[in-house]
Amino acid sequence: MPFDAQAPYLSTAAAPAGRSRAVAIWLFAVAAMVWIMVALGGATRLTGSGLSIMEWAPFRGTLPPMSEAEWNRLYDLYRTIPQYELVNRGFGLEGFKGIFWLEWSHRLWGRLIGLAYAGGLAWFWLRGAIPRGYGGRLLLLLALGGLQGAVGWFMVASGFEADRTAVSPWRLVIHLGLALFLFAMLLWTALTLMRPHRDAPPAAARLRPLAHATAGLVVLTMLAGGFVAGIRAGLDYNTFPLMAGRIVPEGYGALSPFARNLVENVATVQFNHRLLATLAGLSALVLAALALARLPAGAARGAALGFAAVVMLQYGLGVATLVNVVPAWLGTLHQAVAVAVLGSALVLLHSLRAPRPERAARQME
Ligand code: HEM
Repeated sequence: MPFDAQAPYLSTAAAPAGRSRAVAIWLFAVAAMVWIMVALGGATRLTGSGLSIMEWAPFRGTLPPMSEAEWNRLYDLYRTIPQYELVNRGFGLEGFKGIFWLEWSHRLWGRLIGLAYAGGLAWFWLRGAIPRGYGGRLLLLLALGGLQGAVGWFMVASGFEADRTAVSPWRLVIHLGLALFLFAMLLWTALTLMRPHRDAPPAAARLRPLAHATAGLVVLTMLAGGFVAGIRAGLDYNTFPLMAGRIVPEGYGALSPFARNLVENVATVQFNHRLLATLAGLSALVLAALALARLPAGAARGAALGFAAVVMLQYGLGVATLVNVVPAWLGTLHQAVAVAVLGSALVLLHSLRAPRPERAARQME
């Protein structure tokens, strides 16, 4: 039977009950697996491996090909899609194996995340260890995880269409966005189970609006980055800070209607990502300075400084990725550290949560 996770926390000094802690640790572990999954996804895309498996076989596809005949069958399937004709024509079975393994590992890791999550959920549920009020959210996460597998296939399938050598940028952004949302929900839930009491210092109130705005900017920067990756806008304008000698590149907004530029025009897509990243970076620096000046030493101040440091690291990685014309390892690192930026933003927002007046009143009784 679910127990009441709130009860032990009515005192601000209370530590999470053992069972809440165990659930939190499980959720942290699954969030870490999602993080690795995003990095693997980046490596898969950047090595041109993502379209190598033309089937969606959730159970049968768990094992890699075990015979030469099975390798040849999958290779023959791959040879029917435009990417083979236009990019990899004649690269042979060995070449095919070279792009097969990353896509297979990405899918296998997805299955392992599903197992770790569904298995953990069943285990805690059967033992009555799911904290009260969390059952619905944990089931929703299970459904969204399953949906992410289907969205992944929906994305990959767009790459098989006539004349296409890559997947639809929209579908790539939806797949990336859902991965980030899953990561965020897992992390936030785990943090709340681990630190249920809201103990931000009173001065945190003045930082909260800027922290929310900066987190919003970071999320927009990430989605804009998804479009940079989706239309390979990082292969052009490989200078920083200028783009072809100008701050705002020629050709910005050249398509009509304007909305098309936001997802199709290389100059616009890349400039927007730079602009949003710069605003997010400046905002994170102001936040860190305010935290140093106004917050006492403690979790909230540490979180603000940590967040600013990770944003700066990500900014530098973005510039390095761009000026080196997107080498796979740097692009993968930039994609992986984006998840750390989101994670540190959530840790910061969590540490700044406003105390709930009614709960504070209950605590006084
Ligand atoms: C707060 C700072 C930043 C964040 C959070 C961020 C986030 C992201 C994300 C999430 C992606 C998409 C990865 C994917 O879907 O594969 C991306 C791609 C990219 N970003 Fe950033 N970025 C930041 C700063 C920058 C800066 C300053 C630059 C360069 C001036 C930059 C250049 C790029 C490039 C070239 C790509 C495409 C790489 C590829 O094709 O894999 N980023 N960024």
